[in-house]
Amino acid sequence: MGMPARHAARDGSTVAGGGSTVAGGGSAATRRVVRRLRPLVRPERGVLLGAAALLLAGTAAETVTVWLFGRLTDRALVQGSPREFCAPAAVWLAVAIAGGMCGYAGHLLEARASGRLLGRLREAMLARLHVLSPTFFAQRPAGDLLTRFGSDVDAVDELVGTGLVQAVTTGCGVVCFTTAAFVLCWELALLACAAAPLHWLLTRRLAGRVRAVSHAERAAEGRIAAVAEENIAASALVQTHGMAAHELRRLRHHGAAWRDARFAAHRLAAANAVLASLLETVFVLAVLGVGSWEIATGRLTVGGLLSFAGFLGYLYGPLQELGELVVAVGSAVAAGERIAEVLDHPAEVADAPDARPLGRVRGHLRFEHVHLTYPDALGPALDGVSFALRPSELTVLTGGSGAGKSTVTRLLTRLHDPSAGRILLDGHDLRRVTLASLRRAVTVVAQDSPLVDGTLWENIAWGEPDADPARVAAAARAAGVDGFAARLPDGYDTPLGQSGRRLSGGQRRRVTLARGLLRDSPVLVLDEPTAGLDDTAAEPLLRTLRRLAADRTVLVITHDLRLAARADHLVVLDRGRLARPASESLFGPDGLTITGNVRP
Ligand SMILES: Nc1ncnc2c1ncn2[C@@H]1O[C@H](COP(=O)(O)OP(=O)(O)OP(=O)(O)O)[C@@H](O)[C@H]1O
Repeated sequence: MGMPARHAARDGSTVAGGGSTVAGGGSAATRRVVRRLRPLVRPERGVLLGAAALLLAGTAAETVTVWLFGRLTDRALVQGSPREFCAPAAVWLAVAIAGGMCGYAGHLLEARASGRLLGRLREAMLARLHVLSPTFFAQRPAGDLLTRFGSDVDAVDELVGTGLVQAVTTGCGVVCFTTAAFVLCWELALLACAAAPLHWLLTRRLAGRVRAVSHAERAAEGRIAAVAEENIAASALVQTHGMAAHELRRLRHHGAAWRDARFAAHRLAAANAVLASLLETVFVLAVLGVGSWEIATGRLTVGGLLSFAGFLGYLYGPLQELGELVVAVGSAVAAGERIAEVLDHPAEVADAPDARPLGRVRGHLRFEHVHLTYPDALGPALDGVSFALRPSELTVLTGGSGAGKSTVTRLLTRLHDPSAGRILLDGHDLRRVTLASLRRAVTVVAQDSPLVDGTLWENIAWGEPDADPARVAAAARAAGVDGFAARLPDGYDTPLGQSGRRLSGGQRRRVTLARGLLRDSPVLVLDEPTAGLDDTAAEPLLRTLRRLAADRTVLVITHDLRLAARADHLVVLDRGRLARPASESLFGPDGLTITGNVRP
């Protein structure tokens, strides 16, 4: 939970990002979004075309029914002849049934394509998130990313899944009804069509404004979701620190921005609808006036004029719908840009073209003059660090807060690459091996490893869902999970709740340790494994670590001197550089190798 100023700056960056794209030309943005999303829509092309064809058949049937209405009026109603009623009425009903069935099938196909597209968009986003670095996540509130998954994906789906088909059928409907109107009375049709350019001007004016407003609305929605997400995660903290009023103010602040943007969007849409409807009334009155004159001169029948009025209803309806579609396009383009920002965000690390999988890993690790400066950081997190880790050795990496210890673990699994220098595993530069094989060889049990919403057993087996149950049980025993598992209501089958809320901090840490041990990788890295454990609880864990170190490379990051005393090798960092321990005598037995400011 942050101070308002910090949030303002961070939130501002999101808006600025959105703002800069808003500033780009509207049609250019639409083209960019269409180009980006086209591969995801392509598999649905056939189904969408089928839906459009069926909906068009429905529109054609409607055109025929309007024409039949005119015939019925002239033959049965005006002449008062019930015998003339039955035949056209039966045809009308048959056409209406056929048209209705086409419309029904078309909408079903449309819904099917839309559902699949929605799934594909979400999967593409999640797949992209899986390759993005911690820096990406550090720069964006989780709530904002969640909004991109939810309402942004919905807006794009609404446009592509239903809007595209609607655009085709509406466009064809306009052509159909215009042709029918010209066949019926070309003079009146010409007059009626004068409304089209005015509609077009109205729609064009609307389009640019809607996109800008939608961007602001979606960015505000993201910030609201971020506040909600932070408040849910830190509900106890908000209560105990008396921050409820402050958090409500934050929500109200973002809510006001969202309300303003939403109100502006509604105002635009409503003004457009009213103007379009007024335009329609003026033209209908003009058509009826001229139509009555045409009837008086005998060039048109009453039925013909009624049919014409019917066509106008069908013609102006789609013209209005095109205006509504413009609103949907503006909103979808704004949402599409936010989705594309995730899909196109470059991955900080990726497999090199010539990357090879690691074979059997022995576990010789070597940092050679490694530097790392995080994006936007003022100074390096690691500054020319060199040390070596060997198999069958337990190495302790220690140092003050912010010294660069966790950065070392991120480099080992290539969440980042060094800005300079290199890291070798069994002589292979990590940048030359495949990410998958490296991440199989190196397991990091981070201090804040999250638990998933599942049972205790599922959480331990999370990294190895097909693991032999005997191995899962052994990992649980080795990590000391056994002790508290027996006291849970359903033992290993007890659901832990979201983020493992049912467990204490120390118990959660043991579950993540068991999960790490189960992977049985040749390099094991543990971040503060004994944090929060008293001597009695820490002792079995220390014995386990020593046992594990017998046949693999173990690196333990800790401030805990109990661990340093059991280590074979000590690496000390201070503000990103290797340093001498403050008091070497503290660190245990004879034979302890210390990598301080001496290069290995
Ligand atoms: N994603 C990031 N972006 C920018 N700077 C970062 C990032 N992560 C860490 N840093 C900075 O890099 C430095 C080293 O951080 P690191 O997390 O490696 O320290 P640490 O030794 O693990 O600290 P601690 O013991 O407090 O966990 C710190 O100054 C930190 O502010």
